[in-house]
Amino acid sequence: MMFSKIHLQNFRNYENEMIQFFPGTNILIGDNGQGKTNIIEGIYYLLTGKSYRVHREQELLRWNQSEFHLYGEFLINQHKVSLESHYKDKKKMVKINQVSCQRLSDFVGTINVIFFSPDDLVMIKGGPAERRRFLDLHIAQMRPGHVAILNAYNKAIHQKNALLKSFSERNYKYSQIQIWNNQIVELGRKIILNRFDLTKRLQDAAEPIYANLSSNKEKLQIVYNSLGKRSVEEAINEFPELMNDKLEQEIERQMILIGPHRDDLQILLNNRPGRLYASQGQQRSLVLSLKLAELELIRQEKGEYPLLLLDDVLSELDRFRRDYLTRFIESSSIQTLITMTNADKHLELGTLYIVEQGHIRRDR
Ligand SMILES: Nc1ncnc2c1ncn2[C@@H]1O[C@H](COP(=O)(O)OP(=O)(O)OP(=O)(O)O)[C@@H](O)[C@H]1O
Repeated sequence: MMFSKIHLQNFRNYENEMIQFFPGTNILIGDNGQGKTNIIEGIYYLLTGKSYRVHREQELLRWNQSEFHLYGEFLINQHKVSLESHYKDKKKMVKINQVSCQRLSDFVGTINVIFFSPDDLVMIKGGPAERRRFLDLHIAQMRPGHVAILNAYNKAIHQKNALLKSFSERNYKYSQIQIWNNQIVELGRKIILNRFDLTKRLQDAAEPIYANLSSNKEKLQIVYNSLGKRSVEEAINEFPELMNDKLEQEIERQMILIGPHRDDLQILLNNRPGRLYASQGQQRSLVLSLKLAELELIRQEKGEYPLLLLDDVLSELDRFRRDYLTRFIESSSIQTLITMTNADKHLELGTLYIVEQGHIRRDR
């Protein structure tokens, strides 16, 4: 797969800009606030239907505009594939090869992408929701059906919560709760299975990478913890019973208290939570190992590396980790888009673009 072109119209600070990309490393260089990240965000949005920075498309619109349009071209097995994303009147429209997609999940995973920015440290420092999101985003790229399961699960949680809130007032029957519990267990089990499976595969791929980064002195471990259980069998088998045990408490507190929406992925360094005990540098190594492991898993499953987007990452890494990452990029020939400022210019290889006030020109 090769990402060959993006056309941004009224997206962030781009009025009408077309950029052609090349295999290997593509470096977007420019001063602060010129629009480097906006290009990466546009590409990520085009490929996933989501921005990693904002929840509302409204903020992606160029100021004072009412619609934006993104168009991308890819080469897959020598065939040209186009993707389009059009936002107008608060509605999103998506096309693959000029044919409209009905649901977003038809679209996600068409072309795989891994995005890495300094904000990814939130995976270590942040709460369980950030780590669940990391797992779910990866699963969604591999198995687009995961998005539909998550949506249906969240809807069931929402409905059960609403019922619990009105439970005492209107004296609902337990049978109504049971209907939602059955749905939550059925959908929740699928989510739990997918997340345990990914965690195991990420562990296998990330552990040797981290060992390399720490000169075999430290050990990375990731453990998915579902419903308070570390074993997939226990979580799956005991889910209905655990849910029933919580019912009285749920009615009392008027909220659902158990399910994969409360699970956590523990990221451990030498058996201790990275969040509490790892230094900044070790936390960066943990994230870098997990990101490189994700690339490897996609390659194993899809037979080729995904597109790699690195936003401002190289300047955040020390020399050893930067060299490790750049060696990987160069040796794997993975197509990579990297943003950096002039002051942080680290790479001499690849195609270079200058980004200036919402305009881009190729420099080499
Ligand atoms: N919706 C929008 N419409 C028009 N311009 C916008 C919009 N959102 C952000 N901008 C402008 O885009 C620019 C920021 O672009 P971007 O975040 O891509 O910068 P950058 O080149 O990555 O900078 P840095 O090196 O500081 O990260 C700012 O000048 C900002 O004012």
